[in-house]
Amino acid sequence: MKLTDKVAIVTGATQGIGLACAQRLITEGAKVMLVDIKPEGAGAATALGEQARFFAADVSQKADVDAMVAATLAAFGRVDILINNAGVTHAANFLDVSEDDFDRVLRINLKSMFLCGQAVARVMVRQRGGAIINMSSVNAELAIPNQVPYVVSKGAINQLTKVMSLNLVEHGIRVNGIGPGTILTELAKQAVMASPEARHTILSRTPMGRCGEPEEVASIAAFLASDDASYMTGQTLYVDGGRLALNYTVPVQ
Ligand SMILES: NC(=O)c1ccc[n+]([C@@H]2O[C@H](COP(=O)([O-])OP(=O)(O)OC[C@H]3O[C@@H](n4cnc5c(N)ncnc54)[C@H](O)[C@@H]3O)[C@@H](O)[C@H]2O)c1
Ligand SMILES: O=S(=O)(O)c1ccc(CO)cc1
Repeated sequence: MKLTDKVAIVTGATQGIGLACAQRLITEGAKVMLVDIKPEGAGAATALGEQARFFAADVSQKADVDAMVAATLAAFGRVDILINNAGVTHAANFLDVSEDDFDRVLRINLKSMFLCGQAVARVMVRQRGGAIINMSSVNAELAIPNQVPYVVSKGAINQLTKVMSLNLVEHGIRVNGIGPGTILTELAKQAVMASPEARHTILSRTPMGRCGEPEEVASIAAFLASDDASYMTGQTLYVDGGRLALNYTVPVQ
């Protein structure tokens, strides 16, 4: 086990990629505070056993983030790993995006990572080290129509990862990102798997010919959280079935 006695906070942790990350970190020996805006998510932590706790929070709100960190310190005494995973999608043509929706998506997807990163890094500074992982997307690099604030938020997350890494390196804190391709979760179903045509379009641009599984993202998160990534900071690793390597379509089986 690579994360024995480490303590992690995972946001957006009661389903999808976040839940897979929490499960994998526990498998690697960590204690995990699962954080989600859905209070019914507490069951996910209960199912993971004694190594897991749940805290209900809207990570786009500073007061909730400060309470999340306090609850983690009260439960486990430290924070070694933060996985900034919570995020939402949004579909509308650029001409139809409301100001409120633009602000909401940027607040949830981007500002939350600033708020959680700053609050947790202040703890990590006292501990002389830690690892922060920001969940980006292939859509930091690939713009797709009708995903305006989402695409903007993901591009900004990559820059946030870099600038956080520069300011935190002196404290022994590494900051990296993960850019998943299309991963079979509720968000992807909303965003891209809503129709056979959308699925065909995605698979025609995916050399591996399939969508990814949440566990295939979680394994990269566990790597970046561990000392196996001790010389990595400021990077975003794409986990996309070859999506970004491709600039033409492939036949869909
Ligand atoms: N699924 C994909 O294809 C894919 C691809 C690339 C990137 N991502 C990114 O991975 C992350 C997780 O995606 P997913 O597919 O697992 O999504 P999901 O919708 O299945 O899960 C997201 C979780 O975040 C929680 N959440 C939403 N807003 C929150 C808030 N304000 N505070 C706390 N929790 C909140 C939700 O309740 C939910 O449990 C997101 O950042 C997403 O942008 C997903
Ligand atoms: O349409 S896609 O570019 O494949 C795509 C991939 C991932 C997500 C979620 O970040 C949305 C759209």
